[in-house]
Amino acid sequence: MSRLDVRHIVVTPIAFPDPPLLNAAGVHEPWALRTIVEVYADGGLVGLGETYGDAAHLVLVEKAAGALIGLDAFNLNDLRSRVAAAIGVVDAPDRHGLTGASSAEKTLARVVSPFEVACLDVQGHATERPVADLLGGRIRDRVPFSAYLFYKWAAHPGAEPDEWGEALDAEGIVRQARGMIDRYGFGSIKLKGGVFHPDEEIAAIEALREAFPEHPLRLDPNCAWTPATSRRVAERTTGLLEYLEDPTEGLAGMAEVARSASMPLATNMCVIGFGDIAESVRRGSVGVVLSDHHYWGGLRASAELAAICRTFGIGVSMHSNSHLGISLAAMVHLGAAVPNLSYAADTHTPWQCGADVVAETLTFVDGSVAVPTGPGLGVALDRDALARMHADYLRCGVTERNDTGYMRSIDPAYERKRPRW
Ligand SMILES: O=C([O-])C(=O)C[C@H](O)[C@@H](O)C(=O)[O-]
Ligand SMILES: [Mg+2]
Repeated sequence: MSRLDVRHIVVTPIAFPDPPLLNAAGVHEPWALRTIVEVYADGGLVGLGETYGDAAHLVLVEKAAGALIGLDAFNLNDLRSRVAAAIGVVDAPDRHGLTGASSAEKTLARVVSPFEVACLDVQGHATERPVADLLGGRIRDRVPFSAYLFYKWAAHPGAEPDEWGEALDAEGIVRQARGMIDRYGFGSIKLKGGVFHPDEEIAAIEALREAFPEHPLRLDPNCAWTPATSRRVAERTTGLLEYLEDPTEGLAGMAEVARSASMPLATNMCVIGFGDIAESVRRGSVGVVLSDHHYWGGLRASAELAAICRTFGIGVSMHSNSHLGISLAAMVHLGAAVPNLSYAADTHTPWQCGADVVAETLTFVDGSVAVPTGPGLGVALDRDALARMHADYLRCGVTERNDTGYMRSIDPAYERKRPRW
């Protein structure tokens, strides 16, 4: 096949309603932001990508898009070089810090990612093969996901309650888990912690264990605890958790906790780029890495990460932030092609409450998504939805994710602390 040049790229920021989910940084704002990338190539082929919608990131994505006209959609190395040259050495941190520290390397990876996914989608359409085949071929036909539970308010202040209702204690969390498992069939459960005193979150884990004796459980306080608190929680949850995610900050702190914890420690906050892996292995900081193609530089980079993890006997799981159907499809193709995806992946899909930019969102059956067999990612844009969500972006007034600022607008005494306990 001759070259397949990129002719035109459309970058569209969008917003969709987000429930008041609580975390260690504050609370989700009423709108979550994303950016949708459409890459048009020779022969009328189009590929889709999805990434963050924060203003500083959007500027870089737009800059990168301008540099990719004329790129051969099969040359993903050239894609990375062009993006690097277009944005320069720049560090565009996110405000919430829930995916760890920022750096120029991570910023570049974040900007490359949606274009890499879109080019793989183009390649898939050109070759009439699913993206999973371009990543080495599927080794599973279904990709398992976990129920991702959040403490939450019933509603944003002044708004109507959302469909998930309130969850501010163990009883509410078990109710939420039941609703999510009834609807999606998830076979494992993650609780987003770092919101209440660790004793309350341990009580929620104990209640989940009682209600769901067979479901593997995870707890993720996003570094809200000191190493000493983390060790105590690890001891009290012995036999309850398949992994404890980011209890404390940094490779040294995690290593200190890992030495006494009976369960593996997992992370999407301290091993967040290839430069972190050697020190993590040397210190024994983590037993599981949550990959995330949105900030590891795309699907191929995430597959490389998984191969490195395999070398060192580190497990692989998958992280998610609020996302829509293009990202879900990308995660499913990656999950299909990564031999050592040892744990069910995270997803925020249930929290979208049905909103999407794709015409048919991939569906969960028994907690898993079937890997699409058609060309590319296997999802198509719903152009009416895209236009509506872009209009929402323009009118919603949110230009970056700021969980702490939003929490402070409701509770002026709220302080963001890491560690808090
Ligand atoms: O696993 C994680 O750390 C996350 O998923 C981070 C997210 O940003 C989550 O805390 C959220 O959506 O509030
Ligand atoms: Mg996490």
